[in-house]
Amino acid sequence: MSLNTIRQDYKITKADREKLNDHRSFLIWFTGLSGSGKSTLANLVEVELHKKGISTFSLDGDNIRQGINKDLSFSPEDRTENIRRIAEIGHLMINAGVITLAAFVSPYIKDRENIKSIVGTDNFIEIYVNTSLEECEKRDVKGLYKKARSGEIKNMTGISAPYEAPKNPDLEIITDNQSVEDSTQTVLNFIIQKLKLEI
Ligand SMILES: Nc1ncnc2c1ncn2[C@@H]1O[C@H](COP(=O)(O)OS(=O)(=O)O)[C@@H](OP(=O)(O)O)[C@H]1O
Ligand SMILES: Nc1ncnc2c1ncn2[C@@H]1O[C@H](COP(=O)(O)OP(=O)(O)O)[C@@H](O)[C@H]1O
Repeated sequence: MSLNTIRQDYKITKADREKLNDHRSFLIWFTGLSGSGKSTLANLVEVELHKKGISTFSLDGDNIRQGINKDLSFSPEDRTENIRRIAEIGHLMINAGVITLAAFVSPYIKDRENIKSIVGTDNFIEIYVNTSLEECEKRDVKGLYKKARSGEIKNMTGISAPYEAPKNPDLEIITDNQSVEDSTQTVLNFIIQKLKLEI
């Protein structure tokens, strides 16, 4: 679509906001199957960062799909649009100087690549929450796998829709046999080091 719009520059930039906050802003993206642990880890990591005075914000699949993306289904096309819009929101958040934690199944490699082109590779960390389908199904936090197996839910990732695992994530967490506390600490340590946070 061709729009007659001209980008306006703002006087206050991302760099100005990072300076004010005294830390870099970043989009930290958790991908993995439903029930793998994305929301749990994003939440607990955010709590720890917040305690240390870091400016943070969380974006989570279920919540975003009840609001701005409530018009989208779980078809491949709608998942692509879901992730594109969230990447745009993430871009705004990081321009606002905030460390943003996003937890979405985001099952397609091309969609996750597109996030990088929207927010900039240097502003993006991909964390693969690698939990086996067997374990996610055992957890069945929301009863979705049971419904998918009985055919009540179509397009369920891992059952009747694909999940394309990251080939080269910045961090991979295998949670099948790891405690929530240990996984949280691993993610936290990684972020502190990567963002050079002095906390
Ligand atoms: N068919 C199907 N497949 C996967 N997930 C489903 C589906 N239907 C509903 N749900 C619930 O929606 C949450 C996933 O939404 P996302 O926006 O993260 O999905 S996606 O990135 O667009 O693939 C997901 O949340 P999490 O369990 O936190 O991952 C589920 O609660
Ligand atoms: N090491 C771990 N990391 C994260 N979650 C874990 C871990 N071990 C067990 N769990 C449990 O797995 C479930 C993951 O659910 P949730 O965070 O909602 O997943 P998702 O957001 O990926 O759908 C939670 O009940 C959590 O307590």
